[in-house]
Amino acid sequence: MGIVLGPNRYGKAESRVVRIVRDTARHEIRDLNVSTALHGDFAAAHTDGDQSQVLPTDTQKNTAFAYAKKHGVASPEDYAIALGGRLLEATPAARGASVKVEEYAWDRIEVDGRGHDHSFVRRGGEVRLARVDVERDRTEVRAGLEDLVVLKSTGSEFKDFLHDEYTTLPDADDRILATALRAEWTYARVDGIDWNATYADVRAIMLATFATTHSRALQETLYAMGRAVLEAHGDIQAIAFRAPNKHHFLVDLEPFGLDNAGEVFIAADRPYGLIEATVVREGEPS
Ligand SMILES: O=c1[nH]c(=O)c2[nH]c(=O)[nH]c2[nH]1
Repeated sequence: MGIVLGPNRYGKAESRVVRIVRDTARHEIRDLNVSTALHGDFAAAHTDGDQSQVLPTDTQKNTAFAYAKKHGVASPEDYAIALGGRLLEATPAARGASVKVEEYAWDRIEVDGRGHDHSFVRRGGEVRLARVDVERDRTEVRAGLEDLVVLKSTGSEFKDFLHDEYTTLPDADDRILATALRAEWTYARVDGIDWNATYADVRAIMLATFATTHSRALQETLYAMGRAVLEAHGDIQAIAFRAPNKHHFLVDLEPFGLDNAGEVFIAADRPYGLIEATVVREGEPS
Protein backbone atom coordinates (compact mmCIF):
# COMPACT_ATOMS: atom_id res chain seq x y z
CA MET A 1 0.00 0.00 0.00
CA GLY A 2 1.37 3.41 -0.93
CA ILE A 3 1.75 6.35 1.38
CA VAL A 4 0.42 9.72 0.31
CA LEU A 5 0.00 13.18 1.72
CA GLY A 6 -3.37 13.78 3.33
CA PRO A 7 -5.11 17.09 4.11
CA ASN A 8 -2.74 19.89 4.98
CA ARG A 9 -2.64 23.59 5.54
CA TYR A 10 -0.18 26.11 6.91
CA GLY A 11 -0.08 29.65 8.18
CA LYS A 12 0.90 31.97 11.00
CA ALA A 13 -0.91 31.53 14.28
CA GLU A 14 -1.64 34.20 16.85
CA SER A 15 -0.15 37.41 15.53
CA ARG A 16 -0.96 39.93 18.22
CA VAL A 17 -2.04 42.92 16.18
CA VAL A 18 -2.86 46.13 18.05
CA ARG A 19 -4.26 48.94 15.92
CA ILE A 20 -4.59 52.42 17.36
CA VAL A 21 -6.57 55.01 15.44
CA ARG A 22 -5.14 58.36 16.48
CA ASP A 23 -6.34 60.83 13.88
CA THR A 24 -7.78 62.90 16.72
CA ALA A 25 -6.90 63.18 20.42
CA ARG A 26 -9.63 60.62 21.12
CA HIS A 27 -7.90 57.37 20.24
CA GLU A 28 -9.60 54.10 19.31
CA ILE A 29 -8.07 50.70 19.95
CA ARG A 30 -8.57 47.32 18.24
CA ASP A 31 -6.67 44.50 19.88
CA LEU A 32 -6.57 41.30 17.85
CA ASN A 33 -5.12 37.84 17.88
CA VAL A 34 -4.91 36.89 14.20
CA SER A 35 -4.29 33.45 12.73
CA THR A 36 -4.09 32.77 9.01
CA ALA A 37 -3.87 29.50 7.10
CA LEU A 38 -3.66 28.62 3.43
CA HIS A 39 -4.85 25.37 1.90
CA GLY A 40 -4.56 24.18 -1.67
CA ASP A 41 -1.96 22.44 -3.74
CA PHE A 42 1.08 22.49 -1.47
CA ALA A 43 2.00 18.86 -2.01
CA ALA A 44 5.43 19.66 -3.50
CA ALA A 45 6.51 21.46 -0.33
CA HIS A 46 5.87 18.27 1.61
CA THR A 47 7.07 15.65 -0.85
CA ASP A 48 9.90 17.44 -2.70
CA GLY A 49 11.01 20.26 -0.43
CA ASP A 50 9.85 22.70 -3.11
CA GLN A 51 8.94 26.12 -1.64
CA SER A 52 8.23 27.83 -4.94
CA GLN A 53 4.48 27.98 -4.30
CA VAL A 54 4.73 28.62 -0.56
CA LEU A 55 3.92 32.11 0.66
CA PRO A 56 5.95 32.13 3.89
CA THR A 57 4.11 32.26 7.16
CA ASP A 58 6.33 35.25 7.89
CA THR A 59 4.79 37.04 4.91
CA GLN A 60 1.32 36.11 6.13
CA LYS A 61 2.17 37.72 9.46
CA ASN A 62 3.54 40.85 7.75
CA THR A 63 0.36 41.08 5.70
CA ALA A 64 -1.74 40.86 8.86
CA PHE A 65 0.09 43.88 10.29
CA ALA A 66 0.20 45.81 7.01
CA TYR A 67 -3.54 45.33 6.49
CA ALA A 68 -4.28 46.60 9.99
CA LYS A 69 -2.83 49.88 8.75
CA LYS A 70 -3.74 49.84 5.07
CA HIS A 71 -7.26 48.43 5.28
CA GLY A 72 -7.89 49.21 8.94
CA VAL A 73 -9.99 47.30 11.42
CA ALA A 74 -13.53 48.63 11.20
CA SER A 75 -14.58 45.20 12.46
CA PRO A 76 -12.81 41.86 12.84
CA GLU A 77 -14.99 40.47 10.04
CA ASP A 78 -14.25 43.24 7.56
CA TYR A 79 -10.52 43.07 8.32
CA ALA A 80 -10.46 39.27 8.04
CA ILE A 81 -12.25 39.35 4.67
CA ALA A 82 -9.69 41.81 3.30
CA LEU A 83 -6.74 39.87 4.72
CA GLY A 84 -8.01 36.52 3.48
CA GLY A 85 -8.65 37.96 0.02
CA ARG A 86 -5.15 39.37 -0.18
CA LEU A 87 -3.49 36.10 0.91
CA LEU A 88 -5.47 34.15 -1.66
CA GLU A 89 -4.59 36.63 -4.39
CA ALA A 90 -0.89 36.45 -3.47
CA THR A 91 -0.75 32.65 -3.51
CA PRO A 92 -1.72 31.02 -6.82
CA ALA A 93 -1.53 27.47 -5.41
CA ALA A 94 -3.98 28.25 -2.61
CA ARG A 95 -7.58 27.13 -2.91
CA GLY A 96 -8.55 29.04 0.16
CA ALA A 97 -7.34 31.22 2.99
CA SER A 98 -8.76 30.95 6.48
CA VAL A 99 -8.49 33.85 8.85
CA LYS A 100 -9.40 33.58 12.51
CA VAL A 101 -9.58 36.74 14.56
CA GLU A 102 -10.04 36.91 18.30
CA GLU A 103 -10.70 40.39 19.56
CA TYR A 104 -10.02 41.57 23.12
CA ALA A 105 -12.48 44.23 24.19
CA TRP A 106 -11.32 47.43 25.86
CA ASP A 107 -13.44 50.05 27.62
CA ARG A 108 -12.38 53.62 28.19
CA ILE A 109 -11.23 54.34 31.73
CA GLU A 110 -13.79 56.59 33.44
CA VAL A 111 -12.38 59.82 34.81
CA ASP A 112 -14.88 62.21 36.41
CA GLY A 113 -17.73 60.38 34.72
CA ARG A 114 -16.27 60.58 31.23
CA GLY A 115 -14.41 58.02 29.17
CA HIS A 116 -10.74 59.00 28.86
CA ASP A 117 -9.35 59.84 25.43
CA HIS A 118 -6.42 57.42 25.37
CA SER A 119 -6.56 55.20 28.46
CA PHE A 120 -8.36 51.90 28.42
CA VAL A 121 -9.20 48.98 30.69
CA ARG A 122 -9.66 45.51 29.31
CA ARG A 123 -13.12 44.08 29.78
CA GLY A 124 -13.42 41.06 32.07
CA GLY A 125 -10.85 38.77 33.62
CA GLU A 126 -10.06 40.83 36.69
CA VAL A 127 -10.13 39.11 40.07
CA ARG A 128 -10.83 40.70 43.45
CA LEU A 129 -8.67 39.43 46.31
CA ALA A 130 -9.08 39.41 50.09
CA ARG A 131 -6.58 37.95 52.51
CA VAL A 132 -7.27 37.87 56.22
CA ASP A 133 -5.06 36.71 59.08
CA VAL A 134 -6.97 36.30 62.31
CA GLU A 135 -4.69 35.99 65.29
CA ARG A 136 -5.41 35.96 69.05
CA ASP A 137 -4.58 39.60 69.53
CA ARG A 138 -5.29 41.15 66.14
CA THR A 139 -6.74 40.69 62.69
CA GLU A 140 -5.03 41.84 59.55
CA VAL A 141 -6.96 42.45 56.35
CA ARG A 142 -5.41 42.83 52.96
CA ALA A 143 -7.49 43.45 49.87
CA GLY A 144 -6.66 43.87 46.25
CA LEU A 145 -7.08 42.82 42.71
CA GLU A 146 -5.27 40.88 40.06
CA ASP A 147 -5.26 41.04 36.28
CA LEU A 148 -6.59 44.53 35.96
CA VAL A 149 -5.35 45.05 32.41
CA VAL A 150 -4.87 48.69 31.47
CA LEU A 151 -3.34 50.45 28.51
CA LYS A 152 -2.64 53.99 27.46
CA SER A 153 -1.97 54.64 23.81
CA THR A 154 -0.07 57.88 24.43
CA GLY A 155 1.18 59.87 27.42
CA SER A 156 3.99 57.44 28.17
CA GLU A 157 7.72 57.76 27.60
CA PHE A 158 10.90 55.99 28.73
CA LYS A 159 14.21 57.71 28.10
CA ASP A 160 17.47 59.01 29.57
CA PHE A 161 18.09 55.66 31.23
CA LEU A 162 21.45 54.20 32.17
CA HIS A 163 23.42 52.79 29.22
CA ASP A 164 26.17 50.21 29.14
CA GLU A 165 27.71 48.18 26.31
CA TYR A 166 24.67 45.85 26.24
CA THR A 167 22.06 48.59 26.00
CA THR A 168 20.25 48.73 22.66
CA LEU A 169 16.86 50.13 23.71
CA PRO A 170 16.18 53.44 22.00
CA ASP A 171 14.63 56.35 23.87
CA ALA A 172 10.85 56.36 23.59
CA ASP A 173 9.00 59.70 23.64
CA ASP A 174 5.61 58.26 22.93
CA ARG A 175 4.96 54.60 23.53
CA ILE A 176 2.11 52.35 24.58
CA LEU A 177 2.09 51.65 28.30
CA ALA A 178 0.20 48.52 29.32
CA THR A 179 0.15 46.24 32.29
CA ALA A 180 -1.87 43.53 33.99
CA LEU A 181 -1.89 45.02 37.43
CA ARG A 182 -1.87 43.24 40.73
CA ALA A 183 -2.42 45.54 43.70
CA GLU A 184 -2.78 44.56 47.30
CA TRP A 185 -3.40 47.01 50.10
CA THR A 186 -3.24 46.51 53.85
CA TYR A 187 -5.86 48.05 56.12
CA ALA A 188 -4.71 49.83 59.25
CA ARG A 189 -7.77 48.57 61.12
CA VAL A 190 -10.76 46.28 60.64
CA ASP A 191 -13.64 48.04 62.38
CA GLY A 192 -15.98 50.40 60.60
CA ILE A 193 -14.64 49.87 57.12
CA ASP A 194 -17.03 49.53 54.20
CA TRP A 195 -15.05 46.86 52.36
CA ASN A 196 -17.05 47.00 49.13
CA ALA A 197 -17.13 50.77 48.88
CA THR A 198 -13.41 51.04 49.68
CA TYR A 199 -12.56 48.39 47.11
CA ALA A 200 -14.55 50.19 44.43
CA ASP A 201 -13.01 53.55 45.30
CA VAL A 202 -9.42 52.27 45.37
CA ARG A 203 -9.95 50.62 42.00
CA ALA A 204 -11.41 53.85 40.58
CA ILE A 205 -8.52 55.92 41.97
CA MET A 206 -5.93 53.56 40.51
CA LEU A 207 -7.60 53.66 37.11
CA ALA A 208 -8.05 57.43 37.04
CA THR A 209 -4.45 57.98 38.16
CA PHE A 210 -3.15 55.59 35.52
CA ALA A 211 -5.19 57.48 32.91
CA THR A 212 -4.24 61.01 33.89
CA THR A 213 -0.59 60.64 34.91
CA HIS A 214 1.92 61.38 32.18
CA SER A 215 4.24 58.43 32.62
CA ARG A 216 8.02 58.65 32.44
CA ALA A 217 8.20 55.00 33.49
CA LEU A 218 5.86 52.36 34.82
CA GLN A 219 7.67 52.88 38.14
CA GLU A 220 6.49 56.50 38.25
CA THR A 221 2.94 55.52 37.37
CA LEU A 222 2.79 52.90 40.13
CA TYR A 223 4.10 55.34 42.70
CA ALA A 224 1.53 57.94 41.63
CA MET A 225 -1.26 55.36 41.91
CA GLY A 226 -0.11 54.29 45.37
CA ARG A 227 0.19 57.85 46.62
CA ALA A 228 -3.29 58.71 45.37
CA VAL A 229 -4.77 55.69 47.15
CA LEU A 230 -3.02 56.44 50.46
CA GLU A 231 -3.93 60.13 50.25
CA ALA A 232 -7.62 59.31 49.78
CA HIS A 233 -7.85 56.47 52.31
CA GLY A 234 -6.45 57.09 55.76
CA ASP A 235 -7.47 53.54 56.70
CA ILE A 236 -5.02 52.04 54.26
CA GLN A 237 -1.54 51.58 55.56
CA ALA A 238 0.34 50.39 52.49
CA ILE A 239 -0.22 49.21 48.95
CA ALA A 240 1.93 46.78 46.98
CA PHE A 241 1.98 46.58 43.20
CA ARG A 242 3.15 43.96 40.77
CA ALA A 243 3.05 45.22 37.21
CA PRO A 244 4.33 43.29 34.21
CA ASN A 245 5.25 45.76 31.48
CA LYS A 246 3.25 44.37 28.58
CA HIS A 247 5.46 45.52 25.75
CA HIS A 248 3.94 46.78 22.52
CA PHE A 249 6.51 47.14 19.76
CA LEU A 250 5.93 49.46 16.84
CA VAL A 251 5.84 47.40 13.65
CA ASP A 252 8.13 48.56 10.84
CA LEU A 253 5.78 48.97 7.87
CA GLU A 254 8.26 50.95 5.78
CA PRO A 255 9.24 47.92 3.63
CA PHE A 256 5.59 47.87 2.52
CA GLY A 257 5.47 51.58 1.72
CA LEU A 258 3.36 52.40 4.77
CA ASP A 259 4.14 54.82 7.54
CA ASN A 260 3.42 53.91 11.12
CA ALA A 261 3.06 56.87 13.43
CA GLY A 262 2.13 54.89 16.54
CA GLU A 263 -0.75 53.08 14.85
CA VAL A 264 0.19 49.41 14.50
CA PHE A 265 1.93 47.47 17.26
CA ILE A 266 2.83 43.89 17.98
CA ALA A 267 1.87 42.94 21.51
CA ALA A 268 4.60 40.71 22.91
CA ASP A 269 3.80 38.26 25.68
CA ARG A 270 7.30 37.46 26.91
CA PRO A 271 9.78 38.33 28.14
CA TYR A 272 8.26 41.25 30.02
CA GLY A 273 9.62 43.86 32.36
CA LEU A 274 8.35 43.21 35.86
CA ILE A 275 8.01 46.26 38.05
CA GLU A 276 7.16 45.79 41.71
CA ALA A 277 6.80 48.55 44.24
CA THR A 278 5.20 49.19 47.59
CA VAL A 279 3.95 52.59 48.70
CA VAL A 280 3.76 52.99 52.46
CA ARG A 281 3.08 55.65 55.04
CA GLU A 282 6.25 57.08 56.49
CA GLY A 283 7.20 55.35 59.70
CA GLU A 284 5.04 52.27 59.00
CA PRO A 285 6.77 48.89 58.74
CA SER A 286 6.57 47.81 55.09
O1 LIG B 1 8.60 51.78 32.38
C1 LIG B 1 9.65 51.15 32.17
N1 LIG B 1 10.51 50.91 33.20
C2 LIG B 1 11.69 50.23 33.05
O2 LIG B 1 12.45 50.04 34.03
C3 LIG B 1 11.99 49.78 31.77
N2 LIG B 1 13.04 49.09 31.25
C4 LIG B 1 12.80 48.91 29.93
O3 LIG B 1 13.55 48.30 29.15
N3 LIG B 1 11.63 49.50 29.59
C5 LIG B 1 11.10 50.04 30.71
N4 LIG B 1 9.95 50.71 30.93
